[in-house]
Amino acid sequence: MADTTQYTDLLYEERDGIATITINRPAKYNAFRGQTCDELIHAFNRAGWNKAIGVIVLTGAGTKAFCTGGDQSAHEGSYDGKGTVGLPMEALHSIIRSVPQPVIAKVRGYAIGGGNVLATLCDLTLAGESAQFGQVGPKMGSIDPGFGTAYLSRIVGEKKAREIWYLCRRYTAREAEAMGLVNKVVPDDQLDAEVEAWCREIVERSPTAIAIAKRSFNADSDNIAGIGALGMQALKLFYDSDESKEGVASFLEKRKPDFRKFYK
Ligand SMILES: CC(C)(COP(=O)(O)OP(=O)(O)OC[C@H]1O[C@@H](n2cnc3c(N)ncnc32)[C@H](O)[C@@H]1OP(=O)(O)O)[C@@H](O)C(=O)NCCC(=O)NCCSC(=O)c1cc(O)c2ccccc2c1O
Repeated sequence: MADTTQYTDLLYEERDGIATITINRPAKYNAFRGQTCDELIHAFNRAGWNKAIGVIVLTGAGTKAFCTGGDQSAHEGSYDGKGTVGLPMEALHSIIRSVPQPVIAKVRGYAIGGGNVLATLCDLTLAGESAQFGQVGPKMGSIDPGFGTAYLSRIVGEKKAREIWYLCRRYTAREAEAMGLVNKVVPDDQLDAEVEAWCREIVERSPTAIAIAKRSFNADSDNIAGIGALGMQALKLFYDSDESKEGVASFLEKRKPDFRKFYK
């Protein structure tokens, strides 16, 4: 029987072998809360195990952002959902990797924090010229202790990954393309057509060959899931600290964080 689930935080569409999952929280720059993650996991399972689907597109509603990571207004020590830190991040990252189809990140505007991690984890990333990529953890009292750090370094190299995390700078779509984080950049008004063209090519290919290729690419980095699970326990302890809470409070109060007081 066809799955007709309706989502609160997502839009979901299946058309001609292409499933499109859109995070639909534009007022929050498509930041995810617990419910968003639960719905994303459901939607990836729905598309991933549908044999009529050959490719999955992940994107964000509106023009401002692909996704800006965890919703800071739903973050008081822990976030508001399931899992060690109140967001089922391990399950979400895992399903993007374990669905047999390629997942394409279609990025306009900000791919920041956990949003950049989602784009990084997707098999392919296509970006409009407005896209901006970056990590914010050390500015916000957070860190991704798994794929967002260790897997990122496999894509952009150790030095660049460390720069991205330690300095929390933002990178243009062209800079991200140059460092291998993005497959192709096009003007924003051509992005939908470009993504459609890549999807059309993929759905002409053998789905079994692609599924085996994807699992083969994944095999080399699957151990990072174990590192992430371990790190999540440390992250929970960090989230309960005044140092982490300073990051969240400073964002919500629209001021610069004062982390110098935590240098001992
Ligand atoms: C994204 C920004 C750089 C944009 O800055 P700009 O100045 O252009 O716009 P505003 O700051 O005014 O934002 C506009 C509007 O959107 C709201 N908003 C944006 N992002 C968020 C967000 N993440 N949560 C909640 N709300 C958001 C903002 O408040 C404004 O609303 P108004 O009503 O005031 O108009 C900048 O917004 C920015 O830096 N945003 C925060 C990014 C962030 O901190 N992300 C979370 C990082 S942590 C994370 O994602 C994460 C957490 C985990 O626990 C993990 C665990 C395990 C693995 C991974 C994890 C993970 O990745």
